[in-house]
Amino acid sequence: MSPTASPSATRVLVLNSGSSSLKYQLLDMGDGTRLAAGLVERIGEESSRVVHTPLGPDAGEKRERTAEVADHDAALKAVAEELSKDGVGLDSPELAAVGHRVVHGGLRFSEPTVVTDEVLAEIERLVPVAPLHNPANITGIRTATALRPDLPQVAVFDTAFHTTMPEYAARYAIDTETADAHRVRRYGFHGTSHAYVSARTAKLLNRDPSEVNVIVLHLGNGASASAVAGGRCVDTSMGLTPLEGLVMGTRSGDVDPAVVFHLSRNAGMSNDDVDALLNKKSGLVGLCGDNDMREIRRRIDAGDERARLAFDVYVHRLKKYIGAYYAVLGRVDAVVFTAGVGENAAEVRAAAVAGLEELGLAVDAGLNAVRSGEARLISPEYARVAVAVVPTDEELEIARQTYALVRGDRGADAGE
Ligand SMILES: Nc1ncnc2c1ncn2[C@@H]1O[C@H](COP(=O)(O)OP(=O)(O)O)[C@@H](O)[C@H]1O
Ligand SMILES: CC(=O)OP(=O)(O)O
Ligand SMILES: [Mg+2]
Repeated sequence: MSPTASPSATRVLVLNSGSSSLKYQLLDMGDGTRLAAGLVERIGEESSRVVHTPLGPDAGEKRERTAEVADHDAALKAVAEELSKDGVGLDSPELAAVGHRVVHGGLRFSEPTVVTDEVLAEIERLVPVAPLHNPANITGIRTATALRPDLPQVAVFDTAFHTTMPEYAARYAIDTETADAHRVRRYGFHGTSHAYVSARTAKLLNRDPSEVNVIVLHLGNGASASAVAGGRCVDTSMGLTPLEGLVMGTRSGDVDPAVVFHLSRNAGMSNDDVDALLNKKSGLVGLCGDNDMREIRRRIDAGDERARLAFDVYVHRLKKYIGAYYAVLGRVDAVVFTAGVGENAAEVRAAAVAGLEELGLAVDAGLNAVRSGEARLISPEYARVAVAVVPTDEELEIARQTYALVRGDRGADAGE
C-alpha cells in the first residue's frame, strides 16, 4: 500500500535538487505560511555552504555555515538537522508530504505523481537524458523516503508543462524510426517555472490566462525560453536534454551538431569529453571564465573585452528566441523575465529588447532599474506589448501541486 497523508497534516517540504545544490522550503498549505527556506550549495566540493532561514510568525535568525557535504544524501540530512533545530523536523506529524522537483519525466509523466518503486525506476531510466539532474532528484527521493517511509513522496516534473507542445514543435527533423525507437524528441524543462510565471503574468495584466500569449525567459544557471498561448506551452528552447537553446552559465545552448563529430574526429576528444565540454565548460564560463552575471558586469565596467563578448553572445541568442517565439505566437501580450539573471540583471533585460520597438517592445529605463522582489511591469505605458519581471517560485508551485495531489483535489491554480 502506498503512504497516504494524515488528514490533519497541512505542511509540505519541497526539495529542489540541482546538480550541485539542494534548495528547499517548508510550507504550511493550511494557512499559506512559509516556515523555512534554505539551500546547500557546492555539494561534493571540499567546502559546502549550508544556509537556513527560519520563517513564519516566530522566526529566529538566519543560520549559515560551511561544512563538508559529500553528496545529496548528506545534504538532505543536513537540511533535516536544521529543520529539527527549529522544531519543524521531518519527524513532525504535521508534515503531509514531500514534494520533489524531478527534471526529466520523459513522455510518461504530464502530472504530479506519487512516487512508487515503479515510478522511481522510470525516473532512473531517464538518467541518460538528464545526467546532471535526475541522479540528484533520485537521491533526494530515496533519502526522504528512508527518513519518513510513511509519507507520500510526490514528483513534480520539469517536463510536464511542455507536454502540450504540438508534434511539429516537439519533433526533430531526423529519421522517424530512429527517433521513435530511442525516444529522441524535444521535451523542454523548467516547466514548473514557465507555468507559474506565465499564470502570474496573466494576473499582473488583470487578464484570464486563457486569453494571453506570453514569452517567458527563465534565465538562471540553466536558461530556457518558452512560448505560452492561452496558458498552454506551444514551444520551448530546451530539447531532449537541458542543453539546447539559450546560452547558459556553463552550457552552450544551440550549436551545430557537427561540432560534436568534428571534435571527436579531429581533436581526439571522446564522447564524454565533448559532453563535459558542452555542459560544463561552455556558455558564459566557456566564453569568459565566469558564469555569474554580476561578475561579468563588473568585468565589463572595468573594460574587459572577453566579458563584453560573453554578454553580447548571451543577449544575441536571447533576442533571437524572442523573435522566434513572437513569430510562433503571432500575437504577444507580454515578454517576461524570471530566475536569477532575469529578475536581477537590468542590463540583460534592456539589451534583449533593444531595437525591437517595431515589434511593440520597449523597456522604460527608470522602471527597469528598480530593484524589487515583486512582479512588475517595466515597459513604458505606450508600448503595445508588456515587458515584465516576475520572480519565479518553483517551490511554491511544487508545494501546491503536491498538496492538491495528496488531498485528492487536482486542478490547483498556478499564480497567486
Ligand atoms: N544581483 C544579480 N545581478 C545579476 N545576476 C544575478 C544576480 N543575482 C543572481 N544572478 C545570476 O543568477 C544566477 C543564478 O540564478 P538561479 O535562478 O538562482 O539559478 P539556478 O536555480 O539555476 O541555480 C547566478 O549565476 C547569476 O548569474
Ligand atoms: C533543467 C535545468 O536546466 O535546471 P537548472 O536550471 O536548475 O540547472
Ligand atoms: Mg533554478
